[in-house]
Amino acid sequence: MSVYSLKINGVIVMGEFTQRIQLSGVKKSFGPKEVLSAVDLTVNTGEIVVLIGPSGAGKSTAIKVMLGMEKADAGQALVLGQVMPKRKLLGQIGYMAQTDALYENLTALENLRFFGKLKGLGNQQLAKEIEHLATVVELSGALKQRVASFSGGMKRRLSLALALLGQPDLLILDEPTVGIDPALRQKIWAELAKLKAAGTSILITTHVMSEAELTDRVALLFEGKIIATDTPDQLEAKYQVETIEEVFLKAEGEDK
Ligand SMILES: Nc1ncnc2c1ncn2[C@@H]1O[C@H](COP(=O)(O)OP(=O)(O)OP(=O)(O)O)[C@@H](O)[C@H]1O
Repeated sequence: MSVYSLKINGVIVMGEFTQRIQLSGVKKSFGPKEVLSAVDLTVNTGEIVVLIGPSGAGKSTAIKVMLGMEKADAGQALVLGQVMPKRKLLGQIGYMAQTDALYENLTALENLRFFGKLKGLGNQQLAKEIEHLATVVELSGALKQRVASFSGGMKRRLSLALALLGQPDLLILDEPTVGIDPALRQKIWAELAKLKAAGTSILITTHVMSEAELTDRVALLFEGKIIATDTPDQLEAKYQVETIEEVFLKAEGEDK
């Protein structure tokens, strides 16, 4: 659980974050191209929010801005109540980028141990988590293989296990299920639901629209703006369709 402490008029006030991510009016351009024109987005404690939008809509850019990997031109991006990057918060955040950042010359186990140590896990907890997470992502039999010999899907699975290490308060997952077959995808979603039940907040991007149905809220990002954010059911009702895939297609049609 994340707790904040603020000094107001000399008095220390402590509380619990309800908003683990809070973007307000975030703008970002690359050269003349405005990628994010005014993004407002919140992710609350114990909530799974999916960010969907066409390719190039700015989903990864929004994530990079919140993590402090890109600087916003305007607006505010708070993660766990702070402007990132904040080194001491990194242990509370699990991030899976769209491109795998793995040590190819190390084995999967060595990668897990290395990142686990960076997150400050002790040997015993680390061993326990590695065993559990390797089962979740179905890599138990491949832990001693060098990552260079892994398929693309295996690398994605390892990246996901790395993000889940240390039971973070907040998970930010950029297309975690690309290249992962449907049966394993289901297992991963079951794990995410368990983490959510334990209070983890999850922001996820995906191109698999059926996955969006499994979340608490869907945020639709089109042309650099969140044009709607609601529960899957409410969005389907609003757009008078049966699935999030149809919501997406209708929203895309209206946007053009
Ligand atoms: N560092 C950068 N320099 C210049 N342009 C960039 C940079 N990063 C992203 N862009 C541009 O910003 C736009 C949004 O990219 P972004 O990766 O955020 O989209 P996305 O919604 O995540 O797309 P996808 O679904 O394909 O991953 C694209 O037009 C991309 O080319």
